[in-house]
Amino acid sequence: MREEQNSPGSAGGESGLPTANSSTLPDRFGAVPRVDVDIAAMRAEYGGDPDLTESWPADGWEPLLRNWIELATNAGITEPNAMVLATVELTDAGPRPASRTVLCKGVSADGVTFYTNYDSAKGDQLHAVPYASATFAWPKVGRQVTLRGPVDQVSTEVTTAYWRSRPRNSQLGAWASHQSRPVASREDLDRALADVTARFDGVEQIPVPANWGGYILRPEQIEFWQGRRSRLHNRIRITLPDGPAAIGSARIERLQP
Ligand SMILES: Cc1cc2nc3c(=O)[nH]c(=O)nc-3n(C[C@H](O)[C@H](O)[C@H](O)COP(=O)(O)O)c2cc1C
Repeated sequence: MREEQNSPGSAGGESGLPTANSSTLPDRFGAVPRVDVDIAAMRAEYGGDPDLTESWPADGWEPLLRNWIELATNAGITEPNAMVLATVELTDAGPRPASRTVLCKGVSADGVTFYTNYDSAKGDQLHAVPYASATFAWPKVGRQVTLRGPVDQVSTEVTTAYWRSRPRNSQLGAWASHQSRPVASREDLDRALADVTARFDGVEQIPVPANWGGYILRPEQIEFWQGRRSRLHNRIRITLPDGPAAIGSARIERLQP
């Protein structure tokens, strides 16, 4: 048996995450075995639900988004609040998209909130271009929601309240990591964690790092997508000219799939 199969974190199980298949584990030199997988043949057939209609967001996009996050949760999806956040990087060659997954930690009529390192790549990008797009994708329940709009940092009070709810280990990790910067080795990261753990030993309430906090994406436009038979999916787009909470003046349109 390979060492990796017994090492914590690689084989999963206790975490509730899928257990790694031995054929996909790297060998002891780190080479990943080549597996034959017919990617082009992969497809799911959607359908069965009542059709998503223009009336579903009648009370606003927020209750519907909450409802769909709950649906994804009940379907047993891991991290049902995960969303892919796209930002714009201004490079010498011109604007370039950048994306990564973050966890949505708040949904209100004003927008969706996530937390990160303000000095990370996404933090720099949001400083230069304070607009983003966020997509929740739940193929297991045949649904997707995309929100786009301006992004602001949340207040220190909001950040502090969420920080206090985080496990101590996560707080220490945030202190240890200069997110998005290169690091020479895994050992350097482990050493940084050991250093901050020692630094805050005996400190009951670890303070919020100055460069860590929340952002709120205030949607100007939201699209709810529901997979249907024969790829004739339902797409309902909500445009909010008077702000995310002003559903009264929203334009609600059906888009072709
Ligand atoms: C499921 C999942 C959830 C994540 N949640 C967060 C998060 O809430 N905040 C965060 O900063 N990074 C989160 N990450 C890590 C980011 O995807 C990303 O690697 C990190 O934020 C650095 O991104 P950047 O270099 O583009 O700034 C998550 C990754 C995954 C796979």
